[in-house]
Amino acid sequence: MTNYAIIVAGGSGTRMGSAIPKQFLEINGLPVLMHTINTFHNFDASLQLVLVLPEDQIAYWQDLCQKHRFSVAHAITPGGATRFESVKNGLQLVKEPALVGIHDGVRPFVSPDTLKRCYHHAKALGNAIPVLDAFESIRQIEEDCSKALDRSTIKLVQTPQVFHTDCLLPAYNQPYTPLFTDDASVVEAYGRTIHLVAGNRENIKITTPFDLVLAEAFIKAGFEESKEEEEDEVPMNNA
Ligand SMILES: Nc1ccn([C@@H]2O[C@H](COP(=O)(O)OP(=O)(O)OP(=O)(O)O)[C@@H](O)[C@H]2O)c(=O)n1
Ligand SMILES: C[C@](O)(CO)[C@H](O)COP(=O)(O)O
Repeated sequence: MTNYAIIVAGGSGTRMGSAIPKQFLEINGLPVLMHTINTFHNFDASLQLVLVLPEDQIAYWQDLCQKHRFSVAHAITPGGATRFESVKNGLQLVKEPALVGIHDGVRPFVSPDTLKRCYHHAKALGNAIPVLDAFESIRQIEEDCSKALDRSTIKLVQTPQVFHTDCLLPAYNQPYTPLFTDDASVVEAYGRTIHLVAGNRENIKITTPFDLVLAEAFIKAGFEESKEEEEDEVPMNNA
C-alpha cells in the first residue's frame, strides 16, 4: 500500500505577524516548510507528498524551490479558508486506499521515531496520533473562579495524525464545525476511536515569534536530524 503525507501550509500565520506567512520564513537559512518536507522524505523516500499552499503563494513557493534548488518531489494543491478545507483539498489528490498522515507544515521537528510510531500503529489500528503528557498544572476557567484539573487525564496533541483512507475520506465529507481543530476530531466525530502514541517534545507548532527562537535553538542543538532514542512502540491507549 502506498503511504501519503499531506503537509498543510495553507494558513496565513496571523499570530506570527510577519510580512510573509510563517511557513516560508527561514530557519538556519532554509524555509520552515523545506525543513518539514525534508524530514518526511528522509524518514521514507517512498511517501507520496502532497503540499497544500495558499493559492496566492504557489508561485512564490515555486520561486523559493528554484532559489534553494529544492528537489524533493511533491504535488501541490491550493488550500482553503480553514485547516479543515485545506486538508479536504489535499485529500482530493489521494487516489487509492492508503495510509495518510496529515501534518502541519510548521512542525519541522517531528522526529523519525514519532513518524515511525504514527505510521506503524495506524497501519495496525486504522489511525494513530502523537501526544505529549501535560507537564504543567492545569486549571479550568469557570464563571467566577478557576478549578484544578487532574492533568493525568489530559494530553497535548501534535501531528502527523495518520489514518487509513477508509475512515479519513468519509470523515472529511461531514459538514465543518469549529470543534474540528485537528484531524482526530473529524475522524472521532465520524465514530472512530482515536489511538494515541508518544510524540516528541521538540515537535512544536511554530506559531509566534517566540517559537522561531526555539526553532533556531533546536537546530543548533542538532534536533533537525533528531538524536532522541525513544522506544515507546506501545500505543498509549488500546481502545
Ligand atoms: N486555512 C488554513 C489554515 C491553516 N493551515 C495550516 O494548518 C497548520 C496549523 O495552523 P496554524 O498554526 O494555526 O497556522 P495559521 O492558520 O497560518 O496561523 P494563525 O492561526 O496564526 O493565522 C499550519 O501549517 C497552517 O498553514 C492550512 O493549511 N489552511
Ligand atoms: C492540528 C494541531 O496542530 C494539533 O495540535 C492544532 O489543533 C492546530 O491548531 P491551530 O488552531 O491551527 O493553531
